Amino acid sequence: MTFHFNFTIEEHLEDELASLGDEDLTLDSSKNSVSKSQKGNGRKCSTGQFDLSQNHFYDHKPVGNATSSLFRDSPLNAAHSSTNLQQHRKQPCVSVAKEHALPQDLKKLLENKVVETLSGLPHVSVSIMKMALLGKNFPEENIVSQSVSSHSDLITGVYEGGLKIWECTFDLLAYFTKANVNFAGKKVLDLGCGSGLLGIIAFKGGAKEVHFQDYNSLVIDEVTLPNVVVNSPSGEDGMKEPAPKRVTGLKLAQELGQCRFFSGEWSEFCDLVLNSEKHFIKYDLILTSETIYNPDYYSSLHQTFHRLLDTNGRVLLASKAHYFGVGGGVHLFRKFVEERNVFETRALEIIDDGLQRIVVELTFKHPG
Ligand SMILES: C[S@@+](CC[C@H](N)C(=O)[O-])C[C@H]1O[C@@H](n2cnc3c(N)ncnc32)[C@H](O)[C@@H]1O
Repeated sequence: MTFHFNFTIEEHLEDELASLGDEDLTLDSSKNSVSKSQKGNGRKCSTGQFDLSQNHFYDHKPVGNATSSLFRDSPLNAAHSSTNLQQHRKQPCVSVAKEHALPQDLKKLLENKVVETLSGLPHVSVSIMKMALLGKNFPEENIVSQSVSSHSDLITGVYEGGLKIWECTFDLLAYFTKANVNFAGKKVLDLGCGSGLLGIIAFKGGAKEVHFQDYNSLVIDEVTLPNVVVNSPSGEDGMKEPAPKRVTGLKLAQELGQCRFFSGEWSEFCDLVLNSEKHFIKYDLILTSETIYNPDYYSSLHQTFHRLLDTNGRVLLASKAHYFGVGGGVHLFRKFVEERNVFETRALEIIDDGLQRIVVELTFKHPG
């Protein structure tokens, strides 16, 4: 099922999108402009100015020559494709963390968006969204044009892949169903959320609170937030109603009161959430898919789990066994974790079609 929200597209952008090779599009090429401008994003990135030696984010030596990587762009629903990596040198930078509020005008959130359904979950079409944003000027964060022009799904330290749904997301979703994972009353973090489908399922499953985090501010604003809205009880249907009946920001904000949205690098994100409340309650569940591709980030990721997970909580992580070209993968990450001696790791599910994928659980070795 596909819904369109007031959407027109410049022809040359259609050509650019065609080069992305994304999923089938239903475009009206007779129209010739993007109807309304989208707001810019507050991503701050200190390329070249950040003192890498002072940040544990970079204290792990890259494996081989994988100083950074580039994932070839592939169809969204290409989440189902295998990983294809190339080497790509780039100066790393750090995305400063910030919290994103639900905008007052929720109609704007779905402007220029097309909603599709995958695994029973409505979500915005990323390829359409990319196309709508291609013509826009973002002084700070132009990850769409960078990702399109470099034909990559990942530019280390700049864009970390949240603009597409990666296949291990579906492995975790399947695991939730198979293992009947109970979200009711839990405080959940969707770490490296991209589309946010994991957190959305937790939200639908009665989680007490769900936090979404992505490296890129634009991903939160243009993908995660709209997806959460269309999956909320009165989200998409409410938006289709004529103005007087349309769901107001207030009503939706109430419905989504237990959701919070953050962008930024993991260490920065930890500092932000831990300082955001006087008595921060840690997460019962941290859900994370395809976030261990880069060994440079292991230290920061491990610390995030350590700092934010409740002592009786668990991390459910889904990953490919190995990320060619970047060097990360399940074996290396588990070795890293075991050396730190804080968490127990356990393989819950091994998916063996083509490149092996694994669902792993992390729990504290010494729970509270
Ligand atoms: C390959 S994408 C996976 C997105 C999504 N979980 C999925 O499976 O579709 C990796 C995600 O991890 C996050 N990420 C990776 N490295 C990060 C870092 N160092 N700090 C913060 N977020 C990071 C990015 O935001 C990105 O969305």
